[in-house]
Formats: sequence, C-alpha cells, structure tokens
Amino acid sequence: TENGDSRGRSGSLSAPPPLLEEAVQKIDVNPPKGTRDFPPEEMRLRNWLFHNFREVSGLYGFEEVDFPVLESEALFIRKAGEEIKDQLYCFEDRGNRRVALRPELTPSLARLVIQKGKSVPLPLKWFAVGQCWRYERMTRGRRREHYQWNMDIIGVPEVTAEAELISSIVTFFKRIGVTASDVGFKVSSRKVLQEVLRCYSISENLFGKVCIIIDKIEKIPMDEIKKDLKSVGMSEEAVEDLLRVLSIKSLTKLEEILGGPGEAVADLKQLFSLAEKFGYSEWIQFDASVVRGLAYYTGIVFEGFDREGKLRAICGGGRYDRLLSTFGGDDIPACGFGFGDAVIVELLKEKGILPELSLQVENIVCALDGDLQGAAATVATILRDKGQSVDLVLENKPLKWVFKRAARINAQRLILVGNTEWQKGMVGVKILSSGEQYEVKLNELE
Ligand SMILES: Nc1ccc(Br)nc1
Repeated sequence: TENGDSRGRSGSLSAPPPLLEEAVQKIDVNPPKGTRDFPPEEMRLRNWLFHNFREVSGLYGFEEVDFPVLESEALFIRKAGEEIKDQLYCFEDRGNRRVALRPELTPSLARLVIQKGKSVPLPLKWFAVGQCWRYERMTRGRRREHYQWNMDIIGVPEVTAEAELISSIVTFFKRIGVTASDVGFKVSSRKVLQEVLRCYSISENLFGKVCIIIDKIEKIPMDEIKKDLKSVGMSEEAVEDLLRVLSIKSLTKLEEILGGPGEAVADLKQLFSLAEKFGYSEWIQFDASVVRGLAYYTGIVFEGFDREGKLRAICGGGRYDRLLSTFGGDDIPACGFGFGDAVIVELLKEKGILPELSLQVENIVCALDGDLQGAAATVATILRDKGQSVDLVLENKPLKWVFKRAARINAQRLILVGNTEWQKGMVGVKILSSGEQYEVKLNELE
C-alpha cells in the first residue's frame, strides 16, 4: 500500500488491505435539471397513460414505430425561427458529428418513411410514444423532457385523415374520463394565412416565419407581434388585415372576409361535416388564430385546450404535406399530432379524476422455518408457472413483518410453508381480505 503499512482500514495487522480504495464521492441523488425520475407510483400512472395511448392507437389500426432519441441535428434545423430550434438539445459527438436529442418525433418519422420508400405501401398509419427533449434556460424552471404520443397518417391528402386523427384523440379523452365540457379542439387551417398573405402578394417563403410569429399571439404583447410581422416585411395594412382575419371564430365570416370559398374554407367545412359523422362536433370549434408553432404545417391545424383556460395546450397537430419533400423524399402528403404526458396529468389532477393505481400482488409466500426457504421457492415457482404473481419473502422474517408487507403490497393471499404441513405435502393458505384460512395439497394449489 502507499504508506508501506500492511494494516487494512481497520488498522489491525490481520485485516488485508481493501482491494480497491474508492474515495467516497457524495453524488447528487436528484435527476438532472428539468428531468424526472419515475418511482413506482409515478411509473404506474405513466404506464396507465401509455397503455391508453397504445390501446387507442390499436383501435384505429395504427402500427407502433420508434426511432433513436439521438438524431442528426440537421433533422431539426429549419430557418423559420421556431422555439423548438432555439431550444435544441444539440452537441458535437466524439466523431465530430452535429447531433441532437430529438425535440419532437415527426421529423424522425418522416426520415423513416423516406428510408423505407416503396417497401411500405401507402397509406401508413404509424404511432410512437417517445421521450423528447429541449434545452431551456432553467430560469423558467420548466421541464427539459417529456414523453409524446404521436399518431401520423402518411399518404392521404384528404381531410378525412385529420378528421380520423381528431377522432382518435376524442376516443382517448373519453377512455380516461375527460369530456367535451372539460376540453375542446381549436381548429383552423394555415391556408387561411396563405390566402391572406397572397392578397398582399407576400412571398411564400415568409409563410413559415409568419406562422411562428402568429403562434405567439397569446404569449407575447400584441405590439411585439406587429413589430415582428413588420420586421419580416409585412406592411402596416397587411398586418392589420391579417390580425383581423385571425380574430374570426366563424367559418361563414371567414368566407365573407376572404371573398368567397377558397381551399381553406372548403377543407374546414369538410372537417366539420366529418366531425358530425364521427360524433364529435361538440368537441371542436373554428378559431382562425390557431397556427401551431411548427413551421412545417401546411393545412389544417388543431390543438386540444382545457375550457377553463388554466393549462397550456394539451396536444396539437396538423397537415404537413411538404416535410417529406424538404428531406429529399417524394412529395407525399402527411398529417399527425403530438400529445404530451405532462399537461394531461395536470388536467386529470384539476378534474380530480386521476386513476387509483396500486401495486397488486396475488400471493405472498413465506417459509415459517429457516430450512424451508427452498420449499417456499418451490411453491412460488408452482404459482408463477400458473401465471400467478408472487412476492416471495427472501429472508427469515417474523410473521408480524410478513403481514405488514402483505398489506403494503395489497397481497390477496398469504401462503405459509411450515414444517408440519410440508411433511404432509401441504401448505397453509390465508385469504387476507376475509381472514379465511385452510390447508391445501401442493398439487391442488391454484
Ligand atoms: N418539444 C419539447 C420537448 C420537451 C419538452 Br419538456 N417540451 C417540448
């Protein structure tokens, strides 16, 4: 050892020196800023939520897909000044590649669709549940990760695709006890914006930038919105007209203002008619101010909101017909949505409808004597092979301790392996809800 002293940590001559003297380095046991752990109770809630995501996706015939959390940074570099780009969790890896933790799932999905090419016949109905990241200055103390449920329909240009997607979210809400009195969907189309900008012969390449500015309409002061719109080249008159159009809440009014039935109005009328047929008319409303904050949307956009107006958007989505071609793929129409795992939980808490989810174990098996631990393991295996859940007590513990643990894990039955019974090939069974107890032959235990 360094100091030539052969005594170990205990200082006695006999103890050998410790094999590896690791300096104790007290670590921060909290997760990194903006991230969450999921201890058992939180994990049960998350699993319940994801189970409903998956069940609904299955009801709509969607197939699950997934992608790496780490993507090439290039997938998310768009020049429209989106928040998602400003907060990209990006870095240079050891191979000097620019990479990023994905801030959303849609670009990865688009990449995979292009990669698969003709080998996957259209239309595709894919869903994913994945963790997404942003690097935000912690000044606002907001999270840096959340899980998103995405559903996307690739290869369907008709509005039936958007109507189907909104239907799937309505189905999800109904499954978890959220009603049309709790939440709604604001629906519009970016073609509204397009038609206004065309009136002022504002070039299409400003379209993305203008959308991103408009998306902040409820987040920053109106004069800042106007200043930003002018800074991208819009005239005073164009800005005033645009803002007037965006305040419209009726399709009829929109048609008047736009001077007749254009594509935007036609699409929205079809969507509202399909909503009637799907049976979710009471869940949706036209609101021209909805543009969503992602540059790639090209048509109908929608967002789920809580009617009390206390929470941020619950979910959002829309049509993105140009995204695949901007990645070098074919010109394939697409639409989809993202549904985060955080706001919905806040809503359930607000409404007092969080599900009661507790650990449920069918059996707790305990050896009454130290030398019966092996016998207890045999009993546990017999039950598990029959598909029964078993918490096997792994040490010699007093019965008081066993009963306390049985209560904590909500065990339904206590299986006691004692010498007297075991000699007869039997075990003791206690039904913990009723207190009823009896002995049963091992080969009759079920
Ligand atoms: N896009 C994104 C990623 C992570 C969080 Br938290 N919120 C939004």
